[in-house]
Amino acid sequence: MSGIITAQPLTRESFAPFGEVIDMGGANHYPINNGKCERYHELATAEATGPNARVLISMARGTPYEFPLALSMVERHPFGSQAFIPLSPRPFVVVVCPDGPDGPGTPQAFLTQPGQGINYPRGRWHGVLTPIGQPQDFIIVDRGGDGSNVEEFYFSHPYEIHLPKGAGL
Ligand SMILES: NC(=O)N[C@@H](O)C(=O)O
Ligand code: NI
Repeated sequence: MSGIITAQPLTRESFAPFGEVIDMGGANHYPINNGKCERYHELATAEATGPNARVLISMARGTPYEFPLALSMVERHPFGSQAFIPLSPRPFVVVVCPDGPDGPGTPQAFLTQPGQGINYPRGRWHGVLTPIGQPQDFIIVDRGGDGSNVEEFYFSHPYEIHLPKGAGL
């Protein structure tokens, strides 16, 4: 199976079957530090399982991709979640797959709003980090520990990921 997939706007609701959106909009927030700071609480949950598991905070400098993008591989992390939080207010493309009978199902692509991040729960099939048009830096929150924490799946025929019309990126 392959085909053309157009990225849809990322919203908490549309992404809910696949993971969490890290975004102040619509979040539970409350003042801290005597009102000098507003905390946007529990936007996502980091999971780290398996031997010597721990939650890691890393950074990544992502190289941009040209679109339409040929999606030939998705990956997942059986021992932990993985969050990508952009450090610049530019959209990026998020690709996820539901679980299928023999591996990932049909991919779904999302275009983030500027500044939105995402958190893939443990075992969620996802594409590589996909900035658009220029390099983009991210914070990564994911799992460290013993054992191999990545599984890759190669599609027999690549999907073609398109940006929505008028994405203007
Ligand atoms: N794109 C993506 O998920 N990459 C990470 O799994 C990683 O740190 O390799
Ligand atoms: Ni990953």
